[in-house]
Amino acid sequence: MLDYKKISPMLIFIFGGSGDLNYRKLNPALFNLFMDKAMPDNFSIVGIARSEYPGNEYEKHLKEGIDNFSRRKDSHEEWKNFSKHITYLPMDVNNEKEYAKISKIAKDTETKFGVHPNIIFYMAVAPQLVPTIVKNLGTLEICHDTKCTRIVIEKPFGHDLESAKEMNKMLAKFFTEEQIFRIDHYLGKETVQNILALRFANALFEPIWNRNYIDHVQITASETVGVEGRGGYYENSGALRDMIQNHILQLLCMIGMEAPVSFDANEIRNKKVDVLNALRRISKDEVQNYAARGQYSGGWMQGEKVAGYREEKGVAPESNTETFAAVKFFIDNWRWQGVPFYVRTGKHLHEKTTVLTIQFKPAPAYAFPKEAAETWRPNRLTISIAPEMDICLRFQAKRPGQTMILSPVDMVFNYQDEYDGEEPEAYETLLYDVMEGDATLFMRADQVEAAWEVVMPIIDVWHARKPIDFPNYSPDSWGPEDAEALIARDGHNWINMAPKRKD
Ligand SMILES: NC(=O)C1=CN([C@@H]2O[C@H](COP(=O)(O)OP(=O)(O)OC[C@H]3O[C@@H](n4cnc5c(N)ncnc54)[C@H](OP(=O)(O)O)[C@@H]3O)[C@@H](O)[C@H]2O)C=CC1
Ligand SMILES: O=C1O[C@H](COP(=O)(O)O)[C@@H](O)[C@H](O)[C@H]1O
Repeated sequence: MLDYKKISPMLIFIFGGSGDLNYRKLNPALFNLFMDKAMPDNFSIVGIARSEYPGNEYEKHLKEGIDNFSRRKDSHEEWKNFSKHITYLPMDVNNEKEYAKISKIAKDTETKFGVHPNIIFYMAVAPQLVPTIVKNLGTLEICHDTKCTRIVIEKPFGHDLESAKEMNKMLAKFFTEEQIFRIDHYLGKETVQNILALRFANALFEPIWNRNYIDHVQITASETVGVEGRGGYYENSGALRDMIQNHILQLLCMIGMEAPVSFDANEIRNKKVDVLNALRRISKDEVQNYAARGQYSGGWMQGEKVAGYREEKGVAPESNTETFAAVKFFIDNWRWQGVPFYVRTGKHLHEKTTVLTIQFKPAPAYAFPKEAAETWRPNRLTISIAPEMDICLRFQAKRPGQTMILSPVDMVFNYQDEYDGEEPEAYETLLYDVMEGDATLFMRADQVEAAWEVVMPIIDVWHARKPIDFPNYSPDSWGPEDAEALIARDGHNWINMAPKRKD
């Protein structure tokens, strides 16, 4: 059983209550929190969308999501108890008259609980609907209570720097920054949070965590899936917007940030935004030296035939949207000057993995005979975020025998071996934090804008200069040749194998 503090009574409105995110992630996360006794004694969840669910159809729909996607499915009794807290409000969010129903539900809930609950508005809808909902909620008296009301905004947060700024301005008209929770689900992952523990709870790493000892850093977030029916969304996004602007830059911040003086939400976010502000701005003329893009063709994926991106539903037949992106970043500050951070992400790649690799510089002098060092490799710290959850430190050891032969060996911390394998899912952690009012793992307005600012030149150049070679990588590969060239130019190569299968 995980260790949660008891929290105040809660009323949660989920806009997009009939949608995929609620079905696959939010409702299972709330159910698991309930199983872990992390939900308050008094709570209500109200799904909002236009679809009609007569009788107990809504409950049945959500139960199906639990059966398919929850990490724990085994408790019929618990589900019965949990589902008593769920209701459904059919409503078109474009109809401003309907919002009075939300105030009425809030009043009725207060009467039922005998106390004013904290209220969460979760935006699990397409980003285009968010401004309308926010403006309408902003007129309700319940939203003026800045202590008790919170709003959760899903990604993507804006389409570019300008739209993100507009969205921030619009939110600020109706909510204070403390009420706004911009979600990035990578920050809720246990292994991502553990980067802070690794770096700042151990004195061992800090002295070598800089340009004097680190040669380069790699971040890979590769997926085996394609766009999976999300072509309509993905066409307006692409790999850079979908993964690098948010998730990957957040991972980079965790590796690159200075030590916080406390775990106060703003302190952590200040330290992260410092990294984003120090990231080298790439001029448009230099984009080709810093970034590479790709799009998958049709082909074979682990024995199954898959369509090319351009054949996917909702995708234009001549689409120029990238399904793969790789970028070389530099953090121009004292700690990191000259250390490249290579990041890449893509769909239909060879392996599903999110992994960060810190490659150290070679030992300064090598006294061993040449033959001893034939299998020599530099030290490397590998932080596997998912699906493997481990941290692995590679160092040199002497092979048993009369002669001095060296080879790399691994020192591994593995979550499953160490704990009971019951780690909460990212959305459990994040929803609990919203209920608690802890914004440490959420993005502040300036962070989102700084992250957009960094990627905008690449977006602009890629938009203006159409790729001539798309599709340019096969499914089940590691992406286009341009990505290999990007890193090879610096004398490095992408690290493709999970640490236990040594290269
Ligand atoms: N699905 C996922 O895994 C992830 C999703 N996200 C983000 O979450 C958000 C939602 O995504 P997802 O759930 O996949 O999208 P869906 O298309 O599955 O859901 C959209 C929801 O919006 C509702 N909706 C649409 N129009 C209206 C309207 N006029 N009035 C009331 N409700 C409306 C739909 O219900 P109805 O049609 O019944 O009205 C539906 O419940 C997006 O911003 C997405 O980028 C982020 C990370 C992961
Ligand atoms: O936000 C997103 O993330 C998923 C990948 O998440 P993960 O937790 O499975 O690594 C990605 O598939 C999706 O395109 C993107 O919108």
